Amino acid sequence: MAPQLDGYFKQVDTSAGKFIERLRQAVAIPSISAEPQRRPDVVRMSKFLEEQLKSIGATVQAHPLGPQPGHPELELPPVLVARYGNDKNKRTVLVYGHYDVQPAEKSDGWNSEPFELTIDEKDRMFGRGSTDDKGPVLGWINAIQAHQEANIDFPVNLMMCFEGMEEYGSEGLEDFIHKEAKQGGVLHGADVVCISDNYWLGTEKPCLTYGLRGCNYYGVTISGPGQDLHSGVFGGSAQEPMTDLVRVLGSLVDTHGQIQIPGVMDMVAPVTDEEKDLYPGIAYSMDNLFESLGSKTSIHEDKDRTLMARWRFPSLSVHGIEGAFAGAGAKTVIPAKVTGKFSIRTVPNIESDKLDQIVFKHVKDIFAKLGSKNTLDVQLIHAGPWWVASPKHWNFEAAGKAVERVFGIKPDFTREGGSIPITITFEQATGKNVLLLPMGSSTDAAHSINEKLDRRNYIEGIKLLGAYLHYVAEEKMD
Ligand SMILES: C[C@H](N)C(=O)N[C@@H](Cc1c[nH]cn1)C(=O)O
Ligand SMILES: [Zn+2]
Ligand SMILES: [Zn+2]
Repeated sequence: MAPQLDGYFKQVDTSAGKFIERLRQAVAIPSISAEPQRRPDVVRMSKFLEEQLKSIGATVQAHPLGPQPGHPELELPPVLVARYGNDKNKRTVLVYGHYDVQPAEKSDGWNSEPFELTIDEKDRMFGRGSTDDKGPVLGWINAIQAHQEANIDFPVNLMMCFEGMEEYGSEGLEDFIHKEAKQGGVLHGADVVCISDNYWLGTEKPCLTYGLRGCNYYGVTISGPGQDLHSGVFGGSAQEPMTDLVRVLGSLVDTHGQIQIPGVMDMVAPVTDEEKDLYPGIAYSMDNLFESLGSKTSIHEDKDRTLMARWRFPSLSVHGIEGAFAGAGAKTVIPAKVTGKFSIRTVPNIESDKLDQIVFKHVKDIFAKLGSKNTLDVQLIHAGPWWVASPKHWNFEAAGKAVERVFGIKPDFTREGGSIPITITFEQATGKNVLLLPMGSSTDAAHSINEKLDRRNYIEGIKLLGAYLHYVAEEKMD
């Protein structure tokens, strides 16, 4: 089956240096979507991608998405829609990825410059965006190029949709996809959808992913004094926003990860016996977790409960406080206005709007009990839905065969604790099966310091993406 794959794999190995150079150029662009001052870099990244796509003969359109909601002065970066091949006798695969990245500063604790791809003696390629999601996005381009260089017919028509706001909740993309997936739209006509933007559970066994948690992200602002104050002069006589905020934030979740907001857990679908039986068969251990954590500070003691906590239950994380003193040294300021940021990862059957109401009520109730004269405001910053699909589809079968061909092992079927807000939109707007096909591994530290992609995962991942397309071309439709 898929006889041309050996030639394709050989070509990927031959072109590996060139593909790594392409990743180096992409990582060098600090396309941080969450920081308004970096917006020109996000746009620069879209232009880089456009050039790369054109250089392999794809047709590319950059679609503007208008101003960013809540920031009328800031244009959203464009969504790139590219096409390679237009053969009526071939299947059409729609792939999605994102070219924006999480913030990163060397001073956060990186061992190397975050926007310089740095390869160590173990062939780990460090750099912001290497695994999330520039490596996988370039993977599709590299797969096309390797086919051309090896003179192998590309097996499908590839439709590519790359956005620049995923790390900020995919602002503006949902409406675009709904509109363009319709007859006559630029995203119309896909047979299946594939997203490469998550990670293996461990470091050795690939997986196919059929579920994601959602993410509702909140800000709680507490203000009081007209400006920051000297704590020696005003400490003890002014009510302090930070003192109130840490109490509010401290009320949200306990040390064991249990969300303390009344009503949240009541919305979670009960775990069935059939579901429970899935966990023991998954290749994962507490040592995998400890390796990814870089410590043994797990909440749970066993693997099944740990996986359920990641895939099956909601979690609440406190991310930071805007306006608070966070530097080195011992500044003695009383901050006048502080905004605490936290998010809840959601699962079936949590309703996003209902969750917001419960969260707002809890935060206001706790603040009211403090009896503070300060002022509180709580807002939803962005929300993305959870998604769970059936992996019993020829799209997953094609991917399973590709994994076996490249890695010589059958994949695990997993869910992901992270969120890709636009996944469910692709499913609903196209009416087609959506598969998540990860390239990176559990130790890649996406969103963290020292994010990396192993050379092996990148190069074998390019083989995997190409092989998947060959098996899609061969699969019988359901
Ligand atoms: C899994 C994916 N690579 C990812 O990192 N997604 C982000 C999406 C997000 C949601 N709100 C803000 N960003 C994530 O899971 O944090
Ligand atoms: Zn991410
Ligand atoms: Zn991502």
